Amino acid sequence: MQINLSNLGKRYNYEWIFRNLTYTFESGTSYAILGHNGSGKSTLLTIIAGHNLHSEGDITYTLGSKTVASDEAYRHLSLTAPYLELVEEFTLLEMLDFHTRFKQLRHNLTNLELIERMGLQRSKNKFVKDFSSGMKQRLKLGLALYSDTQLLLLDEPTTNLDQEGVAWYQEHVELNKQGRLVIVGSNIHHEYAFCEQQLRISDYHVAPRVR
Ligand SMILES: Nc1ncnc2c1ncn2[C@@H]1O[C@H](COP(=O)(O)OP(=O)(O)OP(=O)(O)O)[C@@H](O)[C@H]1O
Repeated sequence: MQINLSNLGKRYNYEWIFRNLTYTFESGTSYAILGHNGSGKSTLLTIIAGHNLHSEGDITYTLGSKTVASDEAYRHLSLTAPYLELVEEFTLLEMLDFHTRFKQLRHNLTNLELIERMGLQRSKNKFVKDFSSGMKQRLKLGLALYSDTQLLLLDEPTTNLDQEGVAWYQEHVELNKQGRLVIVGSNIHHEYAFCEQQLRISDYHVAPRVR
């Protein structure tokens, strides 16, 4: 998937978060969106995911030679982020059964094979609400990385992961990035070290007007 941002801007109430953002994300490339806390990384990722509205400018999605309508883009993307909730009332197996009704898995994986890849086989009948925060994060990442989507959006992907979890993330992102467009929102080097391109959101901040 290719994404073109043209003079994109977002404001909440009277505060502009970024403006005049013109940028192209190309398929088969990994991008890091960098910036300090509160700089607008999550805002941009959620706009690209269609979970949030931009205030000005345009965003276009292209798959092969076809334009994808912005209200259809969700079919082609996976998003993982700390603010997204899992369905806590499901067991892990039920969660995967539910998820794969909407999004198929890559590599023809079965649900049980994905559970093994996530290293969660001992918890397949455990309720998601009883998972540790690191287990929940592994589950969110597993669902995103292994869904058969062209666009992978990873916001703060190693939140709550220990060293082993970070190594798991790095291994599985490497296994699943080929041929996809990957965009990581982060300010932690080990989360985005694999990205070939970097976009600094602060380059698109608006200087406050002097009265
Ligand atoms: N729903 C909202 N209403 C008003 N302001 C918001 C809203 N969501 C975010 N903001 C503001 O937008 C700015 C950018 O927030 P955002 O979460 O995108 O930053 P971030 O770079 O992802 O930060 P962090 O690294 O802390 O996750 C912040 O000033 C934040 O307070």
